[in-house]
Amino acid sequence: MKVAVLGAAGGIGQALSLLLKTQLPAGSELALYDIAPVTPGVAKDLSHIPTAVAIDGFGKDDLHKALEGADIVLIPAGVPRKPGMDRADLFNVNAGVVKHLAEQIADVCPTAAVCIITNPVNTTVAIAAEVFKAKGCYNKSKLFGVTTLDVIRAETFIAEAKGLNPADVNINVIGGHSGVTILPLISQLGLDFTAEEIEAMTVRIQNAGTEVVEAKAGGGSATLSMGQAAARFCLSLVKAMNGENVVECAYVDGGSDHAEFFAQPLRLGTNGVEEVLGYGQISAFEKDALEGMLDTLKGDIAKGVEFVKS
Ligand SMILES: NC(=O)C1=CN([C@@H]2O[C@H](COP(=O)(O)OP(=O)(O)OC[C@H]3O[C@@H](n4cnc5c(N)ncnc54)[C@H](O)[C@@H]3O)[C@@H](O)[C@H]2O)C=CC1
Ligand SMILES: O=C([O-])CC(=O)C(=O)O
Repeated sequence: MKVAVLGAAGGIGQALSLLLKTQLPAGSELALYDIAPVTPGVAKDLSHIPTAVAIDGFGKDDLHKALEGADIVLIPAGVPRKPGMDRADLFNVNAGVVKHLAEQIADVCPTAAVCIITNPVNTTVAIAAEVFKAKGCYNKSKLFGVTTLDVIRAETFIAEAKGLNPADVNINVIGGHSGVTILPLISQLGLDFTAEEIEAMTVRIQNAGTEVVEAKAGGGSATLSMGQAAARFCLSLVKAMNGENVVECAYVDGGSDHAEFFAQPLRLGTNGVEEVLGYGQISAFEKDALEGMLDTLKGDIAKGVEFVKS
């Protein structure tokens, strides 16, 4: 299995590449690509870790070499937020970055599974889909917006609040990946939360990205927890593509009645999404939150479609 990381020299890219170098199955190949001149050095550095994962670094002019034969492409390339910015404020730079990278993927490894981390995810996934449609290689079962950070945050915060082991908290987070579009289905856990506590916990999970942006005080957004989240998603996908059944939430074109792209639990398999799973019973509070997010989510998606079509 070959995994390519585009944006590999950045804060997320380096953390993610380290986790993959140490956790991908023996015999895997890891290709690191970034426009930053340090990239071959990042790969050289990681290559000294004694695991049976081959690693190579590719500089700005060698994107095609990085992508050749890739089974999975992870994209954390682009600019992060600073305090006072919204994820949507990243659109001007990151839309073009994702469009360009998707075009190259379509040309070099059109059957790869593509996992987009670059914000605004609600929009950048729609951009990649439109590029793939225009290039005639769109496979909706193999395009993912990575929302795993919302899931691991929900696991962490809920476990902390209830004195549980986070490994025992398994929660679905549905919708999208920004503000009100992030909806953790806390009611399904059957834990002893009051309505006020559920509301406060939901808001905390929705604003957790901003919590990190503010704490980093101009030095970027979540990188280490995102590296862990993306590694979890990638390793689940590798397992699935190797024949195991795995369930993860991600933002996909999954035939949702709510919006063209929607984050929900998915059964992953050899061909990417094998089955879009229902998200089950939700509470009245969650129903209202779901209704309330849809205009924002649909607007974010339309912006991506428009960007490629115009
Ligand atoms: N999906 C999610 O849950 C999360 C998404 N993010 C997003 O991930 C993105 C990356 O964040 P960080 O790693 O913190 O940023 P960073 O600035 O540390 O790293 C970004 C890297 O992308 C590279 N890059 C820029 N344009 C490129 C191109 N055309 N091709 C290849 N590489 C390119 C840069 O050289 C840099 O090394 C941001 O858009 C951020 O908002 C961040 C956290 C969570
Ligand atoms: O908040 C940001 O800009 C980065 C991000 O998506 C997150 O941490 O969830």
